[in-house]
Amino acid sequence: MSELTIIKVGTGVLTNSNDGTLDLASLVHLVSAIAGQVTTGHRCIFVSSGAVGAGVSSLGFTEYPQDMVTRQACAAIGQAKLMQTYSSLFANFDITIAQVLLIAADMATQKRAGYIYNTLHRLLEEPRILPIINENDSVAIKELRFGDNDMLAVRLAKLIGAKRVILLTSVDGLLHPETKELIPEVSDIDRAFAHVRGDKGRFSMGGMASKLKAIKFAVESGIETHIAHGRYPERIADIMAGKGISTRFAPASELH
Ligand SMILES: Nc1ncnc2c1ncn2[C@@H]1O[C@H](COP(=O)(O)OP(=O)(O)O)[C@@H](O)[C@H]1O
Ligand SMILES: N[C@@H](CCC(=O)OP(=O)(O)O)C(=O)O
Repeated sequence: MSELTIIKVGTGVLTNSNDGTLDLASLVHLVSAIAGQVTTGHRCIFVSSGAVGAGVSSLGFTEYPQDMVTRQACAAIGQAKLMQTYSSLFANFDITIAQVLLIAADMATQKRAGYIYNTLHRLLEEPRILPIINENDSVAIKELRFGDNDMLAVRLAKLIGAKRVILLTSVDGLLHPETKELIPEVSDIDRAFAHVRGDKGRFSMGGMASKLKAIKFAVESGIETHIAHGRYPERIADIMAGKGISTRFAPASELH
C-alpha cells in the first residue's frame, strides 16, 4: 500500500468567523482538493473539526461555549450538519465518506487501539472511501479528551503508521511574530514555541501553542508534519510533492 497522509482541518477554515455557520465555499474548495488526492491514488484520512462551531449558530450563541454540556450539545448538532455536507460534496467526486468518532480512551489500551487500526485500514483498502474523523465531543468529558484535534490527528497518525500530517489552518504556516514572514522549515521544534502569539480563531479550540505541542509529538514519532493554509487547499498537492507553501517540521528520524 502507498504511504498514508492525515489531513486535519481547523474550525476557522470551515466556518464563517462572524457567526460560526459552515462556510460552504471553503468546504467546496477543500473537498475538491482532497478528492483530487484520493482520485490520484493517495491514501488519506481526513480529521475535521468544526462540529462545535457549526452547532453554535443553531443554538444562537455568538462565542465558542465554555461550559462542557453546551459544547457537547453544539457538537451533536454541528457534527450531523458537517457530515451531511461532506457526504453530498464528496459524492460529486464519486467518493463515499466513512465517519469515525473517537475519544482518547479509545486509544488507552493496545486492544482498543487495535480496533481503530483494523477498521481504518479496512476502510483504506477501498480506493473511493474517505475516512473522516473527529473527536466524539458529545460524550467526551475533559479527562477522556485528546485535548484538541491537532493532538487527535498526530496520535492517530502514529497509531495508523502515517507518513505525514498536514494541519490546515487559517494562516500560511508558522509566522515570525515580528516580521510576519512564513517560516518554511523548522528543525528544532522546542525553539519554535518562542514564536507563538496568544491569538487564535474565534471558534477554534487549540491555538498555535497546542498545535506545536501536537507537532512535537509527531516529529518525535518520526512523522513529517506541516502547518498550511486551509483556505488555499490546492497547496496540498504541492506539499505532498515536497514543494508547497507551508511550515514543514522535519521528523526527528531525518535529523539524526
Ligand atoms: N506565530 C504564529 N504564526 C501563525 N499563527 C499564529 C502564531 N501565533 C499564534 N497564531 C494564531 O494561531 C491561529 C491558528 O490556531 P487555531 O486558531 O487554533 O486554528 P485551528 O482552528 O485551525 O486549529 C492563527 O490563526 C493565529 O491566530
Ligand atoms: N472537535 C471539535 C474541534 C476541536 C478542535 O481542535 O478545534 P480546532 O482548534 O478548530 O481544530 C469540533 O469538531 O468542533
